[in-house]
Amino acid sequence: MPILELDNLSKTYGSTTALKGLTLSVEPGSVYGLLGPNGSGKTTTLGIALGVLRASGGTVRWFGQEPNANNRRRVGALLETPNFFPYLSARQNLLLAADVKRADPRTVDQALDLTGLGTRQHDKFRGFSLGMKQRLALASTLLGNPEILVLDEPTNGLDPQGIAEVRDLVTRLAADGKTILIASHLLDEVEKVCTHVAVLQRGDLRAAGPVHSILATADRVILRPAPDTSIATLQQAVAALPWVSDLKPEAAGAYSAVLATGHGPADLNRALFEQGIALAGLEVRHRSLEAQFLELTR
Ligand SMILES: Nc1ncnc2c1ncn2[C@@H]1O[C@H](COP(=O)(O)OP(=O)(O)OP(=O)(O)O)[C@@H](O)[C@H]1O
Repeated sequence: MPILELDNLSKTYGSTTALKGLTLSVEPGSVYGLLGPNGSGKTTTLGIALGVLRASGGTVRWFGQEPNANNRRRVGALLETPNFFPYLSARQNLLLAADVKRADPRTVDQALDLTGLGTRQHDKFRGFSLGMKQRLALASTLLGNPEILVLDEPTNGLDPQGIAEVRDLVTRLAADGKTILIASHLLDEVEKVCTHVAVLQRGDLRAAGPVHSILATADRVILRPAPDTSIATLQQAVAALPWVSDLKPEAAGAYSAVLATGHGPADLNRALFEQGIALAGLEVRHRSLEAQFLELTR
């Protein structure tokens, strides 16, 4: 059963449409990235899922049920940076947060351990680096030992070291069995930490699925067979090469295909020649992830 199911969610703010019928489901054990540029509706989606915003339409289900106080306790959320007391220690801050949330205070130790703050738990918050402050914010989401964490741009505003610390932590939490839903406008972040992704643009879902299928990293080779080669001959020749996939027509008599790792354009040229196909042109088109992202959200 999915941990979270959003069905046909829509949201308008006055005349602004922030979400247009968003449907997605987050399975247990996944790290689900909500990827989109600023203003695409990520925060709105998380806010509705968490019940801090009202949807204009659609439904939210947590653990197969309508949102209620009981299933809300199984969710840890970080929508905006919590206010910690600068003169209190990490541990004291978490104990206070646990009290406010009515979470079991015994989960404070676990949260400190999981976020790697155990050895610094008695240090005052004000002396913490940006990365440590954000790790403490993540620790507060772990209070009460929730099954899923919902994080809105958790690396925003951090320095490179802090970004690395937080990404590393998210990866460790996932390895530890937490399901995570994370909003980000950074493609490489989603690629590094997520197993699944939904790409949002202006409130529209552009693509969703496993990261490797949505954000394929493969370059394509562009091949131009000599004019006397029929499409059928080319298709037949390519079908005999298990390391060539996704042959498709491009503009002006050219075709493109993806080569498995370890195979280059020279291998393709040789293999086709051996099957009697001469190429008038062959080149590699590098598709940076950024370009693909732009293509998806265009
Ligand atoms: N309270 C509000 N009142 C009016 N419009 C809003 C409000 N909150 C969000 N919007 C608009 O809704 C759209 C989606 O915003 P949202 O914050 O969900 O996007 P986002 O992807 O999270 O972007 P960001 O990363 O900039 O927060 C934007 O056009 C935004 O201007």
